[in-house]
Amino acid sequence: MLKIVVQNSISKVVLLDVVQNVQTGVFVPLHLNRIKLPDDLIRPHEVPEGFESYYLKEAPPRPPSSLPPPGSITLETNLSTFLGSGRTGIVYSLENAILSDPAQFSPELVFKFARLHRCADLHREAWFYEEMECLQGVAIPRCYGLFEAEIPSGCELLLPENQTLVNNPDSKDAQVDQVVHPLITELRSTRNKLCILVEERLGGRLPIGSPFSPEVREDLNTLFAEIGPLGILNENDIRHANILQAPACPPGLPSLVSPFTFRTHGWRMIDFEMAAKTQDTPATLNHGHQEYLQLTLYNLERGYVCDLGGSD
Ligand SMILES: Nc1ncnc2c1ncn2[C@@H]1O[C@H](COP(=O)(O)OP(=O)(O)OP(=O)(O)O)[C@@H](O)[C@H]1O
Repeated sequence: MLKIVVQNSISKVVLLDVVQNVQTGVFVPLHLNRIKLPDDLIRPHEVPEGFESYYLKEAPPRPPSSLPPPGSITLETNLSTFLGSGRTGIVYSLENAILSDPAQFSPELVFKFARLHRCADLHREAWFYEEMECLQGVAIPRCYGLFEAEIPSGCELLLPENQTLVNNPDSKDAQVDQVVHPLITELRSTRNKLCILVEERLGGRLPIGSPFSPEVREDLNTLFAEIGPLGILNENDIRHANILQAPACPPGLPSLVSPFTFRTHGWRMIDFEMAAKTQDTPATLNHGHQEYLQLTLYNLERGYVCDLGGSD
């Protein structure tokens, strides 16, 4: 029987159809290797002096991983459809994806390519996916890792539907970290690396201009409470583009039960590159997240997309 690939099984991605030799016009397979992120890439925000009693004594520790030792599967694929883009990345579905181990299969996956000046942000986001492993498949998509390669000299990257990774390279970096890890500092000035985050493919966005049923409201209200027990703050990125439907199952994998609320959700949060790890209590975090969520839902019901978060 086929085994479902787990989130740390893929060690290499081979992209067949996006790197072209400029002189010959021949496509060159690009090999991207999985990155092992430093555990301390993100450090918890400091508590303001004199306000200690409002905060937890320390930031909630990362729950132990439930994954087996990392695997060594290669995923070879072409890109398919452009699914969306934002300040940090461009997202594609895959076509003809093949795993090197024929005994395993993956759900439908997407690649989020970091714009060439946004590798640091994609590293931050990947760290949050690892931090929230227990919520993957519950409240956030399953994440299959961060991969990187350098584009070989004499070659250029051709993304489908004329998307480009060079977009406003001088735009301001989000200053989220109080103590910036040296890797983030180095990546902030990097322009020659290709970084991709591999995620489970999710469904569509919330409808615009029609009322939400009490069930959907309840689902979303509790969805945004899931990240509080891990001390994760992400209110700047709560908006229409960052709430997607859970994958339809089948062919997608089933929604898992939350270890915190014991619920399953029909929706998922995405986009964590501007998140922070904090010593805030779950109640404080939930209060802030609810404010952004309720404003988003209020506007959507009235036919408006109110994007408070940052774009270039
Ligand atoms: N796992 C996924 N499955 C399906 N579509 C996705 C997935 N991840 C992202 N998308 C699509 O791509 C769009 C952009 O993704 P994302 O928000 O991660 O990019 P970003 O560059 O971080 O955006 P932002 O400007 O909000 O920071 C999403 O709004 C969504 O439409």
